[in-house]
This record gives sequence, structure tokens and C-alpha cells, in this order.
Amino acid sequence: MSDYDNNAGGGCPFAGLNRRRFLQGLGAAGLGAASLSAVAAANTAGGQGRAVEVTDAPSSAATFQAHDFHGAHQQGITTPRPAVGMIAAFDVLSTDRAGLERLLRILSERIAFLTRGGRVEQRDARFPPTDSGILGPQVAPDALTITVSVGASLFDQRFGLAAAKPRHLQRMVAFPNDALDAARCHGDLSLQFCANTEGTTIHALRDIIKNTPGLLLLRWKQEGTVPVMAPKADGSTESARNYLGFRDGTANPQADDRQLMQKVVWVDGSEGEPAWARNGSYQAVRIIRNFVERWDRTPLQEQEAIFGRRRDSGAPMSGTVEHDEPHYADDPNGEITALDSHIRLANPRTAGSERNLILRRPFNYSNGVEANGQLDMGLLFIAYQADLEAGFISVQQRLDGEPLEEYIKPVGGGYFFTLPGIQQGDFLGSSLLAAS
Ligand SMILES: C=CC1=C(C)c2cc3[nH]c(cc4nc(cc5[nH]c(cc1n2)c(C)c5CCC(=O)O)C(CCC(=O)O)=C4C)c(C)c3C=C
Ligand SMILES: [Fe+2]
Repeated sequence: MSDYDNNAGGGCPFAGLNRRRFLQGLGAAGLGAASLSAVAAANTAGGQGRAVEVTDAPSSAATFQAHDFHGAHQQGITTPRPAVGMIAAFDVLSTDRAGLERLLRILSERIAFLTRGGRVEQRDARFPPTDSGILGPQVAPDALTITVSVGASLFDQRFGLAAAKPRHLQRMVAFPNDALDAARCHGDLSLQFCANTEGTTIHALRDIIKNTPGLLLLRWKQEGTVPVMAPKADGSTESARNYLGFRDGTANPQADDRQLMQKVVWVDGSEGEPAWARNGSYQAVRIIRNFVERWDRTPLQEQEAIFGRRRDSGAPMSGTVEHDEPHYADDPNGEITALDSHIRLANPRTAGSERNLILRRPFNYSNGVEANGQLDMGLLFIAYQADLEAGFISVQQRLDGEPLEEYIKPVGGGYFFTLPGIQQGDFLGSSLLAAS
């Protein structure tokens, strides 16, 4: 068994466990705080079981939720966005194609295991343990997805891939409002980790780092979170809020609309793209700092004019509820929705502007405190599109100079190409290597 092949047995390792743990989770959720403490007291007094400690890890059915790694597309793009997200960008240390293929094979094996879950191989204690141990000896899938994308720099002279570069893949160039920190930009490869809990994304990152010595070097990472919104009683949903207090994601194209995703997100192999790139996508990542102290001192009416939406409901200025469609045709001078509002610039809803649709998958980040005492918070903006120029780059160019810029500062990120999905037995990037 190799260093990384520790998922012997295959199948779902939780098949037997699932119902019991699921019921435990539901049981805890169904009890009020008073009943929970009564159970804890009874357990302690009667000597049966043990008291529930505040430090006990929560148990819930969501822990056992798994996304199948295999399929036409990679997971983590149209799959629902869970509570935790992270982008980690790497430089590839291999210097030849054999090394690159080895890396891609290891990545594929590790991702297949981590996203399915299973028992960690136990080793002779005279050797370092197989994994970090932070999830214990049984790794639960926890809705983990790991999405692998490659940067333009992978197509330089090192691996002889230049002729196979996706048509729009390029190094990100600063926009006028950017203050890019070189240490948080670009990379040969990006991994997007999404899961229900932070322990799972960190465990997965450390697992991949441990299994790719001499092949990958971490360049930068940014983590983020998002409140997960339960559907309301009538089945409708509300979008989560960003750190500026507004609902973010309202007008995102519907990720479960396959026909729409085929147009907006997935490369279809035409339009001058290399055939291997079919079912891949362009990933645009931006680390955008928010000046929250300044924002919190800005009048609400100004905040709402800047976005073109109501803060509390998320409704467009021309509507009453969040998912009302904005109407601009009868407001040519921007008396209702300012012409330079964020949503009107981002999507003017004019003939042809549907070509610029993108699928956003952002996470809020909070990194700590700047040297000047200001909060270092913002948006880990991630967007997927079939055409990087028509998508992110065109939308960002329209947003250049928008009033929101007084409150935001993009400091990092990069452009990547998300590899097509694979079937069982194959490895990510095999079609790219075969094409060049
Ligand atoms: C270049 C693309 C975009 C960047 C960068 C971006 C940054 C950014 N956005 C918000 C907050 C909101 N954005 C909203 C809508 C929205 N934003 C973009 C694109 C970028 N945003 C698009 C295409 C849209 C949809 C426009 C539409 O179709 O109407 C909204 C409104 C709610 C929603 O639809 O999601 C908010 C709020 C922040 C804070 C930010 C940078 C920090
Ligand atoms: Fe936006």
C-alpha cells in the first residue's frame, strides 16, 4: 500500500453507522437546552454514560454527506455552497512531465479518498502517522469538495504544455482599484476546498501537502465562511449576507439549471478551445478587502444606492422582495436604481449582456487586525465561467470606478482553469497531458 493509498475497502464506510449517528444528531437537535442539561445531569447522577461536555464535537447527519468525485465535471462549482471555503494556490516543484503526472495522480487519489471518507491507515508508531489526526481515525466526508484548477504559468516551457493552453487562460493583471500583494497572487495550481466544517478543509489541505513532498509548494491560501441558510417554511430561500451586511448571491444564475450551466459555466469544446478543455471552466479568484469601519459610518440610503438593493430584504430598488427582478428599462436616468450602482453595472440586463453571466461562489473572510488597528475582513470572491473575457474580466471592467470602490480593495487572487471531471480509474488532467 502506498503512502497515499489508505482507503482500502472502498464503498461507503458509514453505511452501518449512518442511522445511529443520524438519530443521535436529530435527538440532540430536537431537545431544548433545558432537556439537554436534564439528560446531562441524569447521566452524571445515575452513573450511566457520561455528562455532555461543552467541548464535545457536534454530531449531525451533514457529516456523512458525500459528493461523488467522479463525473463529467468536477465538484465544488455547481454543488451547493457549504459553510466553509478555502482557496490554496501552489507552485509545482516537479520539473518534468513525469513529475507532473505523478502529482496529478496523487491529487486524484487523495481527493477521491478525502471526499468519500474512510478509515485512516494505522501505522507502526515508530513512523509518523499517516495523517494529521485532526478528524480522528475515521475521516467523514462532511460534504467536502476539492476542485483542481491550473494557472497560466503551468503552460510555460517546463512541461511542454504551451500548445494546449485554454484560449482565455492568462495571468491576472491589476485593475485600476487593485493593490495586489504579490505574495497572495497567481500560482501554477489552485485547490478550492469546500465543506461543512473548517476542520475538514484544513485536514484535507494538510493531507495533500503531506502526500506531495517535492511536488507542490504552498504559495498562498485564503479561507472564508458563509452562513448556511435553511429554506423557509414556504420552500423559498434567502441569500446569505456578506460582511457589508447585504444579501449576496440573489441574482446568481441557478446552479441546478443544467442547460444554463452549460452556457454560463462549462467550456463546450467549441469557440476555439482545445478539445481536452471540454467540461472544464475558468475560475476567477479575488481577495477583496472591505473597509468595514468606513462602511459602518455610511448612511443606509447611501449603502443601498451603492449596491442598488435594499439592505434588509435584499430587494432591488424597483421591487419589494429579494427575488423580484430589477427593472431598468423604465428607469433610464437611474432615478430608482442608480446607473452606477453595483448591480446595474455588473448586469445591466440589456440585449447581449447575458453573454457576461458568471456563477459566483464567494465566502466572507476575517483575517485579524491590520497594523493600523482596522479589521482585515472582506470577500473571497470566486467565480466560474465558460469564457473568462466575456465573464469576469468584462464584468470587472464595467465595475471599474464604481462608488463601491471607496469601501473595497482587491489585494490578491488569480485566474485558473478548472480541469474537466474524470471517470473512475482515470486521473485529473490526463486529457491535458494526452493532448500535448
Ligand atoms: C467582477 C465581478 C464582481 C465582483 C468583483 C464583485 C464584488 C463584490 N460584490 C459584492 C456584493 C454584491 N454583489 C452583488 C451582485 C453582483 N455582483 C456581481 C459581480 C461582482 N461582484 C454580479 C454579476 C452581481 C449580480 C448582478 C445582477 O445580476 O443583478 C450583490 C447583490 C445581490 C446579488 O445578486 O448577489 C451584492 C450585495 C461585494 C461586497 C463585492 C466585493 C467585495
Ligand atoms: Fe458583486
